[in-house]
Amino acid sequence: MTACTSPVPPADIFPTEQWQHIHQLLQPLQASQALWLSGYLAARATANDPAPSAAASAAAQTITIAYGSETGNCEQLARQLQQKALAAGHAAQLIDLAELKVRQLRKLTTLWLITSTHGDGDPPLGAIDFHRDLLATEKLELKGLEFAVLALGDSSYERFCQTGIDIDLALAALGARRISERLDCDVDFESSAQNWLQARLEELPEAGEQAAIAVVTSSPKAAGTTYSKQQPMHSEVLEQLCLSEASREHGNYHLSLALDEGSMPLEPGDAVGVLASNPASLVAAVLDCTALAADAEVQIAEQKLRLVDALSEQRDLAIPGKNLLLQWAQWSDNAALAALVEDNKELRNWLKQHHVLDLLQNYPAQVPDAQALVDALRPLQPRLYDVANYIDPEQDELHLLVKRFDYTLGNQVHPGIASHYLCNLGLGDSVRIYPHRNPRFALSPRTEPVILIGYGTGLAPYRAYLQARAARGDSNPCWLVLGEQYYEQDFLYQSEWQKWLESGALTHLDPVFADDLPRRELGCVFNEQEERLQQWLAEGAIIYLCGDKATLTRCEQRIQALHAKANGLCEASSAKEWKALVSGGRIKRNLY
Ligand SMILES: Cc1cc2nc3c(=O)[nH]c(=O)nc-3n(C[C@H](O)[C@H](O)[C@H](O)COP(=O)(O)O)c2cc1C
Repeated sequence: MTACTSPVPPADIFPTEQWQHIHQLLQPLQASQALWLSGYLAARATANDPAPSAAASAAAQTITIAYGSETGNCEQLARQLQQKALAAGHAAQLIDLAELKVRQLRKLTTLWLITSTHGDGDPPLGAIDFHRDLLATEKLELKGLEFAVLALGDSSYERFCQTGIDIDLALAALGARRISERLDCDVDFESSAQNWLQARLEELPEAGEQAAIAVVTSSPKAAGTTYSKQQPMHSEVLEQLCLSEASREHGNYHLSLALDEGSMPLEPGDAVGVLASNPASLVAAVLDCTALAADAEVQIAEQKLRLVDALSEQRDLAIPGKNLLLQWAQWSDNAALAALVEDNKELRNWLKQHHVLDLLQNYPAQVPDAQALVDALRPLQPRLYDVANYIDPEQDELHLLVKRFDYTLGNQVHPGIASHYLCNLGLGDSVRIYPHRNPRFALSPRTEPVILIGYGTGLAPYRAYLQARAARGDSNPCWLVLGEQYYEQDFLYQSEWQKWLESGALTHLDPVFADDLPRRELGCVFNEQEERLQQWLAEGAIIYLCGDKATLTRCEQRIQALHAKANGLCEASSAKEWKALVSGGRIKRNLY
């Protein structure tokens, strides 16, 4: 992290003696202390300060780089941009949209905002409140704000880059000045996004005497690790266990991966990115259809590699993408394909229902060369998996809970690339991983009761929480409500929960097996045990929800309805109160 470089500030801001005094105090600070202090001072300067002071105006000259990110791409770009701005001598603060309030925009002068879109055209989880509040705001005057938006998305989705579009339009509608047209990037965003970053830096005036201050009001990057998406750790598989009944079609697997002690400083609630490889049979089928040589040399970014390795590790061989379809229409010289790509709606529909092999096998084509194929395919995206164990400094293993996943396109069932890759790994195999911090889902240090609600693989972070609670001797009440399909097949980690019940790390355990008869919804538990729910909520309980989005959202709605009924709240008041609970950190969601 870039620390303060400390030129002497102008005397009208700090008299020499006072500056010497401050300088003396700052000198012995460790990097983490300096970082904390910089965040504290920035927050003070931008807090409700009625008289614009010198400090506030200095803070106002700071460039604010805000990001909304779910799987880390936008966050990574935003961090790079901050580093570049600092290196060029500009004051730049980095902030997660999860931490930015719409009213704070009035205090900013330059905002560079980088956001992705998730769900079905929805904001990334952390940016939901900012996005909603911004779009609902009418009265805020943002005449003093200049902004630029970089939107990341995936053009195979109907609502491509929708969050970036919404935010860009809303900022302009509130009077902010757009310094550059929004850039919408597809999954192969790297080079165009880098150009956008560069353009922002080139627009800035020469950095003056101003100190370069790294202000981070966002989540810290996994400190103490050098591993990243670009430079992943190669971790050895130590154990692979099917936790579900052997007959289960979509079983759940427990994986244990080797770590060097201290190499992945992750907290309970964090995830790892997994760089999966495509199955050899799929790579072989693509090579077969294209009649290209497996060892032809290709280049991806700076890296030169064999076609077979590029197809195996770096290119998405399942989702075709618009680019491939356009190219294939030319290479195949097929009239039906040519007509299809002329109609944007038809093209999008076709992409949603077909696999790469549908295209390659059904429309014979002459691919010009290996590089052209690699350029037309989408990059293979990493997948995030929540860490299922507590990683203390001595821990040399990382655990994952993985459900084997299949999906259907047309009449054909296809294996999920990452989940099948992980479930098929054998002992001693190597897997590429990197840390992904998720402080929004960290186990709160507060002492109020906690209610953990999870479905399927949504249990993974709770296993990490309970290991941490047991190790630390946390004594606040903890209630785990876990859901899966069948009692006989899916009671994941049963003996461990039982052990924590006995030790007191866990106070109550309520398993719900939704597909056993009579069928039960996860939320039924709260109707059946309403007294406890209401009492815990009154005591300030923190609710965690993790796993399948639809299931957990229904469960949350049921709890909200019970809370509203018990407190005599009308719909509007209930919505307001629930929103306050969410922003107060009492409802934490990790949904997918
Ligand atoms: C589950 C899921 C849903 C997505 N939905 C959309 C979408 O509706 N529209 C879109 O343009 N991109 C969508 N994307 C693509 C992401 O915006 C894209 O991968 C982006 O690079 C992610 O950036 P992030 O890692 O900063 O969140 C989706 C991605 C995932 C994994």
